[in-house]
Amino acid sequence: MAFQIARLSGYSSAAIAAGIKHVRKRLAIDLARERKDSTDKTGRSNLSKLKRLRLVAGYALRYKGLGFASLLALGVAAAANLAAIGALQPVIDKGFGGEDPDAINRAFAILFGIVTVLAIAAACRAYFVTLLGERVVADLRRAAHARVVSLHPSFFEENRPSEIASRLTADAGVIQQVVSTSVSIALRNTALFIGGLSMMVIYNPGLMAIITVAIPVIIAPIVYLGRKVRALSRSSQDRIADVASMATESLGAIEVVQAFTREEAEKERFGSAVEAAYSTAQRRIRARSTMAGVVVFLISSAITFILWQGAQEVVAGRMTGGEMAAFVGYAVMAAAAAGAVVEVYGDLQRAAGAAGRLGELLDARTDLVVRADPLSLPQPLEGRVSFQQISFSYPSKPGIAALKDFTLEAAPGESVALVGPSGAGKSTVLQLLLRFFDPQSGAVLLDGVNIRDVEPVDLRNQLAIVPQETVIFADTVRENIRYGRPDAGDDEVEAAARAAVAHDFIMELPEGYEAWLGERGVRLSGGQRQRLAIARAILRDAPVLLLDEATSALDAQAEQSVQRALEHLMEGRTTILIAHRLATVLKADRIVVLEDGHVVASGRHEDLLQKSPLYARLAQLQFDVDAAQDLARPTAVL
Ligand SMILES: Nc1ncnc2c1ncn2[C@@H]1O[C@H](COP(=O)(O)OP(=O)(O)OP(=O)(O)O)[C@@H](O)[C@H]1O
Repeated sequence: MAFQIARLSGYSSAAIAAGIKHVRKRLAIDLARERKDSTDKTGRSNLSKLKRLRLVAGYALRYKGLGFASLLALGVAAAANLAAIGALQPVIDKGFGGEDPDAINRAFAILFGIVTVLAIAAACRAYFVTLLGERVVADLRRAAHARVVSLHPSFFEENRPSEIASRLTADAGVIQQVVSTSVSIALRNTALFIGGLSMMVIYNPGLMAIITVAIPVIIAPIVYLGRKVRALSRSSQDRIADVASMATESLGAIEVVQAFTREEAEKERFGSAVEAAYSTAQRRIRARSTMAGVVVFLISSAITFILWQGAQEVVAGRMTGGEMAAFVGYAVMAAAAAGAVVEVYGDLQRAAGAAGRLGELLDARTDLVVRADPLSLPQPLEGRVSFQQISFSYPSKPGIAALKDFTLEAAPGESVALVGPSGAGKSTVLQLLLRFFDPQSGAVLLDGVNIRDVEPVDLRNQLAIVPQETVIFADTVRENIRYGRPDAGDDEVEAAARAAVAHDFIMELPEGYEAWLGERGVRLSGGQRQRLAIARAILRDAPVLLLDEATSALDAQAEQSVQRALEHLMEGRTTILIAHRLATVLKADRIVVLEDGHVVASGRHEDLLQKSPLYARLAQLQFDVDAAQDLARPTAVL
């Protein structure tokens, strides 16, 4: 829609109204997001957040072989680390003293064996753990995407597609990184920490007791500062996400930005978001540097203290020099391991956040209630459409009725054009027929069957839609048309293109039907895109057609081609269309005028010009200039 607005040479009232509607919808979306964010921040404890990682664990448990191999490699590597320190003790005690000259050679031979085992275990650990991480994330991405594509449209209003995409890519990436590295670091270091402490108890329980008393003094400030840094990292990430979404938004609508000459305002908006991200990063860097200093000081002081105490033990004859060296070695290892666990704890939390966001996608439920024993639609379907006393408000606007006591019948093969001012409820009629929403009261029937009782997929298989904006996928022309019916043969695709008056322009493209469309492909004109959409709908060959005519202005020739294509498409189908062109309105069997969600008049063009002042006004405003002049002399049109 935005693109069409920009392409109009002047801003028609319809375009401005559409722009306002767009802004209104965006505001509603932003408010919904804000509400959602604030409920997310209701101070859940960090530990309960970590529980969200269960989701990841559940997926990892599907690969028991890989998980077991990873744990085994982790365990062997940790044991080898601990053994390496112990192996040095005889070197000091026996080798240096000269009592047993071979002790040095033996100890180093053992050490060499240990490091070989360590290297192999480390390689296996890296391989298995990383593979597991990638596998888990691939499964999570697929599961989340599979859930999302079947969700209800209102979900996409509260969750922007760009945000969902970022959950599937960035959040899943965080989980992958964490499962592959942080979890393995956490497990390895927990093992080293426990192993190190146990060895210290074995070597000198008395000295260990003194150290145990000192541990809280060292840990408390580290934990306190760690929390602060993590909070700042989180808000730093949020600010960066703001910058990213702002860039996506303004660059995605660059034509609108330039058409409204808003470049300077956009630069300023983006600039202040970048600066906000920078100042948060500055605070984070300050806290992180302070923390680094405090940690180095505390840990080094603790080691110095142990050395001092150990030296006294050696002098008193309660410990050998080798034992003291091993004791200090284990202490350093345990301290480093504790530090590493604290360090990755933040990553684990980040992953828990990411898992929570992906989990929300996996848990998202569609609001549509599908009957356990759905009815089938008659086959073949005649295409009788009936809206019976519908009252409907969108879930995001509960008090405001988009349709009120709306009744409409379309006989098989009949074409009904909906016209009405912006916001009258025309698009809502199509949304209800597609069963994107269920009305609060009244019923929509297709060949006499209430569509509430039908499986949505069965219902939608009977409908073909030509939306206002043609969606082109990054694929060939042929596949873009085949989107309407994936099992259609090449000849059927071409026949549909011919019927949609698209064959000739397709043949003029560099590679004809194989020409690549989409972002980096051939750019089609508005009229050509519309004809592709029509070809898609022709190929679908459904008995009921929903047509939301494009508002973009086409030149006379393109307009004629599109019109011919539409005529082919509407032949023999029940059509409910939102008309923006006079030619289409004139062709419709019946015109229904909507205002404020209900029908105010219905009939053919010529009757309505006489009996409905609203229609006469709309006809003048919305249809093209020549037609408007003709409308001043109604008989000329007839
Ligand atoms: N997804 C939505 N969520 C909430 N409200 C909506 C939604 N879509 C439309 N509305 C509201 O419902 C009412 C009817 O809108 P609808 O889009 O059906 O009108 P329309 O006649 O198709 O307008 P236009 O010609 O501008 O497309 C309006 O008040 C609109 O703001």
